[in-house]
Amino acid sequence: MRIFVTGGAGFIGSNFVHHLLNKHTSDEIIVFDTLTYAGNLANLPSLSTTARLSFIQGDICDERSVLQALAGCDAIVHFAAETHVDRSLVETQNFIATNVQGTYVLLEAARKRHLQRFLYISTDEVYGNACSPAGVSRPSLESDSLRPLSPYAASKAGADTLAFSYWASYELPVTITRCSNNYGPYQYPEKQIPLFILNALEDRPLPIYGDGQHSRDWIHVYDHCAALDLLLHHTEGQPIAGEIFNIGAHQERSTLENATTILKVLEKPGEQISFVKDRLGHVRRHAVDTEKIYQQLGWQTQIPFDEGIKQTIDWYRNNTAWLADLKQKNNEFLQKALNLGL
Ligand SMILES: Cc1cn([C@H]2C[C@H](O)[C@@H](COP(=O)(O)OP(=O)(O)O[C@H]3O[C@H](CO)[C@@H](O)[C@H](O)[C@H]3O)O2)c(=O)[nH]c1=O
Repeated sequence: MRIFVTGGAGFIGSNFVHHLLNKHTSDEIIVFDTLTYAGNLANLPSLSTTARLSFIQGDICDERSVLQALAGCDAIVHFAAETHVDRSLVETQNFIATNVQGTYVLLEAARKRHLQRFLYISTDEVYGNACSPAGVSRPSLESDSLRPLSPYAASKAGADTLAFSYWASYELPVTITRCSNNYGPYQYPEKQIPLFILNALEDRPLPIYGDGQHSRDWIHVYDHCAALDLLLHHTEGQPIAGEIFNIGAHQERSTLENATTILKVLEKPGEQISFVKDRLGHVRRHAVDTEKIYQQLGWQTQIPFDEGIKQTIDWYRNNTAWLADLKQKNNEFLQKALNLGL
């Protein structure tokens, strides 16, 4: 297969590219990425050594370059997005442009190029607080209504439903995934886990929004990639076009629990925890029901959180060159993220 990966220089995208290169020796991969602050070629060390992997710097909102780059491709895996909830509260326009308009451009181009598969990477944020229609707290089901609570989540929900409409209207073989919170190597340190690890390592405070009891379901990015791979290469059994799949790990942890764990593993004092002003529209609980992907594809996670978090801490501790490169490229931006205040 010739696979077009948007946002392949970002966190989940680059991990997915590594996964494909290791697992599928005949797949050819084209990474299409505009290289915003979060996209980084240092996330793709195999670019210089692997002929099956190529890179195009481009914007998914640019119709002409997308259509041109898609020539001869069989499938799209669409990761490219503005992804940070806090940032969506201050620069909403970028989120609408990239996440909604960019997805529209890709859908149209995929339709014109008759692609065989379009994997749209959505998010569990589209559900809002995890609860039943009656308001009882429980993991979200694919059939639940969408109640996004941040501009980021709303932009993803817009693109998610737009993608579905291309299946319903044109039979473009779209499959939508809604995954929970990822952690692992190459994550930009504006997100909770890498931010807490780096702040802990560099003796800065770990900022906890509100009371720190907001909980998320934490999945290792390698487990997420394995699920996406199954969907991308799915050929037998129940068709997956026009289907939505939740992906999650059933490993719910509050912010305070994660901060405490990270400080403990790094043998840093609990005093580094610092309670700060809450996030606007802060979702109390995200969690997804993953029975559908388990029943249909037999997928389940392999990496327990306690193990994954230790490996991740080690990764950030050992990959100082990656961090130095990031700091050098967007020093001011990164310093702001690490000190909170974007
Ligand atoms: C960065 C940061 C976060 N938090 C809290 C806010 C949330 O309750 C939790 C996780 O925050 P974040 O790491 O920003 O991730 P969250 O808002 O859950 O969204 C993530 O997970 C989503 C999937 O659920 C993805 O779609 C998003 O792209 C991704 O950013 O930690 C803090 O208390 N302090 C912080 O400094």
